[in-house]
Amino acid sequence: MPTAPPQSLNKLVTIRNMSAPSNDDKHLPPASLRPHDAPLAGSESNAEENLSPDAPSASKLSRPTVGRLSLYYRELNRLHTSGKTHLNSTQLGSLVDVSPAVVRRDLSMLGTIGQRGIGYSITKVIEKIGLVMGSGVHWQVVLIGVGSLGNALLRYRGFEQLGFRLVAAFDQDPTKVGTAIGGVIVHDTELMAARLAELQPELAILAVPADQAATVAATLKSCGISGILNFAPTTLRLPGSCAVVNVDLASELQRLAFSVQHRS
Ligand SMILES: NC(=O)c1ccc[n+]([C@@H]2O[C@H](COP(=O)([O-])OP(=O)(O)OC[C@H]3O[C@@H](n4cnc5c(N)ncnc54)[C@H](O)[C@@H]3O)[C@@H](O)[C@H]2O)c1
Repeated sequence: MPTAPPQSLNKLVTIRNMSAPSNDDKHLPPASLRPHDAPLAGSESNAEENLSPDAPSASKLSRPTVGRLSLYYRELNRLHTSGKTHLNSTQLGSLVDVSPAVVRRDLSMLGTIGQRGIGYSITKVIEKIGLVMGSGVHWQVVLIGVGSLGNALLRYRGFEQLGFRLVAAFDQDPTKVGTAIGGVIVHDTELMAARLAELQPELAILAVPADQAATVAATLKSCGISGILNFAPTTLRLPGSCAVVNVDLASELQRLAFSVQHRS
């Protein structure tokens, strides 16, 4: 069963359980994290740090903003671990290569305003971003396809820190079934529906060959999975209640190569 979130996160859980995107939105993050650019002006004020008691309105966040929040979150956690308590928008901006004005605008959308001369409380901003990004919630994740990529993902310890717990893996290869990788047991894909009904995970990582991806994704959706992180180089069509985010490293490399070739 998914771990019950702390009381303060109930609102987020409500958002998370709301209907998933339509087919047209399948490459976007879940509905709770989707666009509608309506940035508010923000500034580091002289007033006490202003933290809204309400959960941030995730529906107001644009996709680029969500991407930047994720980067802020990573950098702030690193600084927190190193013992730093405050930083200002210029410092945070330089860490993720955006202007201080953009940082202030992004954080003001979470109801967080820095204090002049002191800046932002790192723990409070981490808490706010975690709340809106779902990182404060314990998401249960399964992985399908324990090949080269699946193996590496199962061994990666960084997911847990952000609240994503890999609870089971599945593969159709009998030589892999019953093994444990990174502490996660690999089950037979044949038993996937039964195991998913038991574990009730919300998210799935798909690391099967491209020609298998659609079938496996349809099974995941029929088993109640709300979101799929798809590594297979194919476009999944899942009308209805399952969000899909595609990760294509080859395309990213192409984009990088293009940038390198065309930089002035
Ligand atoms: N997006 C990326 O950046 C990226 C990078 C590397 C690989 N990939 C893609 O990720 C996928 C996995 O890559 P890989 O290198 O790990 O491949 P792989 O061949 O090493 O592993 C695939 C695994 O999936 C299992 N499998 C096949 N059909 C299955 C099914 N129906 N149900 C359950 N398991 C099944 C196989 O037994 C195997 O263990 C591929 O689609 C590949 O193109 C994506």
